[in-house]
Amino acid sequence: MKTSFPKQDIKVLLLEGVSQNAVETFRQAGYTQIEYHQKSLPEAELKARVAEAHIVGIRSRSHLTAEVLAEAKRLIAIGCFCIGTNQVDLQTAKTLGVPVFNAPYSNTRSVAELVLAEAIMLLRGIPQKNALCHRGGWTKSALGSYEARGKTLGVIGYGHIGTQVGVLAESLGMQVIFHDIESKLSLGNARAAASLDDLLERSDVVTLHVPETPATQNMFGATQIAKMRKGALLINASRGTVVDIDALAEALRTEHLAGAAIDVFPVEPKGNDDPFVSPLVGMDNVILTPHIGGSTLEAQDNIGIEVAAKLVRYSDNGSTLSAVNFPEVSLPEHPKSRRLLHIHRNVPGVLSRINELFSAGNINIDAQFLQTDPDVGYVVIDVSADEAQASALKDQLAAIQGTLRTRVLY
Ligand SMILES: NC(=O)c1ccc[n+]([C@@H]2O[C@H](COP(=O)([O-])OP(=O)(O)OC[C@H]3O[C@@H](n4cnc5c(N)ncnc54)[C@H](O)[C@@H]3O)[C@@H](O)[C@H]2O)c1
Ligand SMILES: O=C(O)CC[C@@H](O)C(=O)O
Repeated sequence: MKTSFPKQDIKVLLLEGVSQNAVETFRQAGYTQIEYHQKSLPEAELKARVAEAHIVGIRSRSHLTAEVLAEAKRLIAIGCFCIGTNQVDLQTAKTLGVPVFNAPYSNTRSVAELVLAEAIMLLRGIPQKNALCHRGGWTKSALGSYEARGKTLGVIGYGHIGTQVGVLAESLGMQVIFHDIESKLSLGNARAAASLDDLLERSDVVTLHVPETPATQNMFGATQIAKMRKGALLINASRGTVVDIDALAEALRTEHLAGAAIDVFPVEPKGNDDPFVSPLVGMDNVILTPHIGGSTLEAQDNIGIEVAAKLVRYSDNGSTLSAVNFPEVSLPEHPKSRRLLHIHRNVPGVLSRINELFSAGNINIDAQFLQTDPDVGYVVIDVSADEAQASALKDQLAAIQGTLRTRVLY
């Protein structure tokens, strides 16, 4: 069915080398204008490219701030081809009428496997032994080397990744305790710690799996590190802003902690050719990885399909199911109707003005869907109308005060 806005005109901007599966998913759905970049873009270029785009796909390095989003006059939707969505100003995107989608589970297992491997490596003192061997040294000794079996793993943030780490760790005979701000169902024999301090005092290995939020910024600093057992190990594959990296470096220098594995950093290089700078560089007892917790081919391939499919579904059908910042509506197909989308500020009177418009025009509504949150309302209206009528209705809807975005679908 033709509309006022042909699919071939929709510009898709994909950054940071998202999986080719994403490109393929868009192509198979009939999208032809796909601009693909291997890296993130410098801010000025990002603004210029985003200004042209209808759909933008990023990973963790591109920051879609309020300033960048202010340029995005044509933007329909954003896809984060990862779990974290902290790099997008979600509230601003919402108030611009732009839903944001992510892949909440596609790399969960990859992160959990890496964390478990790191726990074993750290418990055996492998990072420092490996470094010494590379320098021509030899320390055949059991000193400071331990089995994972019987040790206590403290998981902070017992969500998708934290629970997976716990399940894997139990299979090695570790005892799992966790701390979360929400009440959580324990998997296996894992038990909630009485408090964060309790977890820190009891754990041989502490692993962080919280999202980046105002509450988790620097939540793990000198105070928390001091409460960890002497000789304990810290793993962070969550977000770099969660751990005070200088405090961690100091605890490693003074040997309060025996080692650490860090995948995420407060400041990360923009691309693979940029230098990496950290106070942890050169410490043999630290495993440093370049934010690759979720970077397996399996995970990236699945993420490519999952997020692109969500973007296509929203663009083609209007469904916002699983959007992270937006009222969620799961919509049926609309083979015999034209579908009008209306996103508005959630203020009194908008809905009645929308309905007045249809009754005044004597236009039959085949189906209507509505979902709201305190800021935004999302109304989907299926109508029996021809192309010209649908286009006129879209213009009339756009003129209603409080309107953020309108569209007619295929
Ligand atoms: N290193 C990587 O490549 C990589 C890959 C995927 C995800 N991540 C990061 O890992 C984070 C966690 O992912 P997930 O899928 O497990 O998320 P999730 O939302 O399933 O779990 C996060 C858990 O943290 C808890 N939490 C939030 N604030 C907390 C606080 N202040 N103290 C204690 N617990 C708190 C939540 O209640 C939730 O249970 C993501 O937000 C992302 O930033 C990193
Ligand atoms: O792929 C990325 O850039 C981010 C990976 C990870 O941190 C996530 O949030 O899923």
